[in-house]
Amino acid sequence: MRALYVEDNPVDVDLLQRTLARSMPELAIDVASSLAEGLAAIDLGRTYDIVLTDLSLPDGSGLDLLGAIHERGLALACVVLTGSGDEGAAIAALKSGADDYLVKDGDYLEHLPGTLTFAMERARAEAARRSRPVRVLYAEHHLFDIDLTLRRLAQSAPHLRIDVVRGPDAVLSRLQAAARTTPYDVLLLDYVLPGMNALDLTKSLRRDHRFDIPIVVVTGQGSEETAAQALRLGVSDYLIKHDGYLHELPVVLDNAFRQAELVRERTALRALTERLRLHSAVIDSTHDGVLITDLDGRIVSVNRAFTELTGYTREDSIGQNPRFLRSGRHGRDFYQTMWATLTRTGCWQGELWNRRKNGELYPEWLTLNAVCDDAGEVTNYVGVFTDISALRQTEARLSHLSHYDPLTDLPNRLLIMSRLEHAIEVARRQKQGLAAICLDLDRFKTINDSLGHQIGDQLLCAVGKRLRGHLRSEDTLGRLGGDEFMVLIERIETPAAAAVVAKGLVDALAEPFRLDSGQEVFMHASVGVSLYPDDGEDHMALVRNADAAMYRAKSQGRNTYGFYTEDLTRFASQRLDLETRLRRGLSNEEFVVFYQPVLSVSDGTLLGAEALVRWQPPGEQMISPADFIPMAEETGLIVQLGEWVLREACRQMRAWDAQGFVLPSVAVNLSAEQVRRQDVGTMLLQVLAESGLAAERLEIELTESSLMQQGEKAAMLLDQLKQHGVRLAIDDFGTGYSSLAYLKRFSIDKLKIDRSFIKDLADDRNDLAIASAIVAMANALDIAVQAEGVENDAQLALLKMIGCGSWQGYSCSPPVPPVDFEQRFLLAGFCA
Ligand SMILES: Nc1nc2c(ncn2[C@@H]2O[C@H](COP(=O)(O)O[C@H]3[C@@H](O)[C@H](n4cnc5c(=O)[nH]c(N)nc54)O[C@@H]3COP(=O)(O)O)[C@@H](O)[C@H]2O)c(=O)[nH]1
Repeated sequence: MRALYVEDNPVDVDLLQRTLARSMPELAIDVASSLAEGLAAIDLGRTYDIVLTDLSLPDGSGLDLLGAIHERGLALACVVLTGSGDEGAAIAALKSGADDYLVKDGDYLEHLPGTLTFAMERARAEAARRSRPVRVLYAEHHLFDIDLTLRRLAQSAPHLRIDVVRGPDAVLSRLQAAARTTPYDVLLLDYVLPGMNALDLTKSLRRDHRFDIPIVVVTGQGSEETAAQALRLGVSDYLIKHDGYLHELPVVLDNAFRQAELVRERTALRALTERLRLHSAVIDSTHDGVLITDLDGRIVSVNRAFTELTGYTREDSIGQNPRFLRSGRHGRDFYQTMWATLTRTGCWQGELWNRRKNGELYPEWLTLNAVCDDAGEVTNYVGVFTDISALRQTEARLSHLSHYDPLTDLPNRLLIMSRLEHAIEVARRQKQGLAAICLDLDRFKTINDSLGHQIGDQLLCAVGKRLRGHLRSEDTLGRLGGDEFMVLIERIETPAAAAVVAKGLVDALAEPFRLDSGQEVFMHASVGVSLYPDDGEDHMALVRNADAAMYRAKSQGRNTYGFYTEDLTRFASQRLDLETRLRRGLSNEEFVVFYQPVLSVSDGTLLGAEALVRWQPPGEQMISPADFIPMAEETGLIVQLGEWVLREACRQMRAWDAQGFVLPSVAVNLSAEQVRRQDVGTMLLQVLAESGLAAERLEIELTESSLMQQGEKAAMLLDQLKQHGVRLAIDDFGTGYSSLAYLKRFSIDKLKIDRSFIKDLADDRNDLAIASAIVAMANALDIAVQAEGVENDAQLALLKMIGCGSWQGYSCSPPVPPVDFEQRFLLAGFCA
């Protein structure tokens, strides 16, 4: 489409071009800055759809341009722009054939696209109308006049289709019949008709029969008074049959017809404007946000609610694509599906998140509809949305209320059961354990009855808070009701770990609760633990059994915890007791290191010693490491303990060095947990540096399983130690995975054949075969071999026979305190 804009003010030109580039990009605009340029552009032959002209031009008026356009019979729309206060001139322009006008003030540019579209439609309609014939009903009694008129009109106005009747009755019946099919456009009446003159007939048609058809009256002799009377009665025009009146008749008929059309159009326009005003008032008064886009998705209109809900003004929004509201919460697919549905079905409905101007995200319920014109072509899209954030908040509040205990704000029974069910599902898939723990306050009823329910409620909240503080964030704590709480611990590896949590909960309540009144109240609890999968495989069974365990704990004296099985309860309490004592033992320095000699198989010379820890609680029997090392590993205390043993062994070696004793090396055990939990390499090298013991005199013993469990971490550690000269031995060789691959991968110095193969070496051919194979393999790989647990000479003789290098065992000595070791093996230069 192409427009010609005639305007001498460059600022107005710029503003208009920008506005139309945004809102009607399909419209190309030529600019002329004077009347002369405008006329030249029209005469140049370029086809325009619309002309916009300022009324006041430097070399004339916009009206002159309109005149020229009409003279040339050009079928194009004309819109006149005037300065404010010039509305009178604008109306004159309309009378001269302009299709519309705009007064240049305020937000006139906003109305420009609508005005242009309307003017072009009007011009098109006008052109279409001109192309159809005008239907005239002609009433004349005299045949001569009829003949003359018809002949003349056929020549000068062929577009007039004329039907002739002879009298008033025929006029009425024809008009009535045509009203049902194709109504006449103009009624032409001769003044003198049989039985009634044209004025009386007009009066009757208008008043009695409500015909609003334009009426033209021709008369032989008329006076001004008759003409005035005719016009008062509703005659559209009045023509005296002077010479040549038949030349004027076509114009008069055309004018009467067009006048009537104009009146009809104006009336329709007024009705339409009123309807639009009503629609716009309705849209503006609704609480739903409304936006209208063109087919390219550009916003062309928004209502007041839109600006209130989004925070964007009309100016911010018009011309934008609605994507400027996007929240970022939906992916491309979401919007693609939305548009695909809208274009396919003409509508889309759904919930989506948008962002307000202040950055806040909000959910809305959006309905999108395609709007079609009379021909069924989509012209626009309309979006109507409701802000549903309040609804969502209410839903969230309701959901919270149905899943959380209103007093303590902890998960309620419903939520705990659902989490327990889900946790069991996860544990089943991942082959893990979990613990369900029931906690019931002891004698809470007494407290409630004596101090009142309000204090009881306060205490329940305080208990909930305190318990929560003793749990990890990933553990679930909930209130089942009354004074009963429930805890859910996932990924529990051992019953002992569950016992730690259960005891922690009991201990958490050891401190009294201080009431607002300052009074202190002691609250204790009985706790029951059930474990998945041993005590139940579904949530009902687990809760039932945890409850049973809790009641048994209550019956056994309250303020304690119990497992569903009594064995487990006993076991767990022993373990917990051991852990407490172990911690105390470490801080009280209750540990000592014993040494067991390592000897050469071939000549019995002393090659070194293995350092083995012992626990000597004051006044009690010495405790074997087999009884406390696993607990130290479980609790992580092994890190502290292992470091202490190493430090002590290195210190002892240096002390013996200082005394002039020669003990070539010392072996120290390293647990897999140490490798897992700490940077053992750095610690080892630091201890060596502090003690001054040469790295080559330290042998580190790692079991096969430690090596396999810690994988790459162990490999890195061994490489690091190897680089510094520390020697490495594989302990308990033959009992674990025994992969030849790791013998090759790690630079192992020694294999220690496990005691279980040595024990029956003399009687069991298989053990002998295994021991021989280990020795042969180690020899081939240039790795030393040491036998553990040698208790008699027969074993020693066989070890010699198969070529084993060194040994340790009761046959020589059990591990002994350093003083004994010194006296028996160092002082006199021992040789077995
Ligand atoms: N991570 C650490 N582990 C340690 C440490 N100290 C000991 N341990 C490990 O504890 C397990 C039991 O040790 P222990 O009770 O000291 O038993 C050792 C010897 O007493 C025993 N032994 C030695 N000779 C004989 C024998 O002829 N017969 C027999 N029945 N037992 C004998 O063998 C144990 C030596 O074990 P090993 O380490 O495999 O060489 C044990 O697994 C220790 O490793 C420590 O400080 N850290």
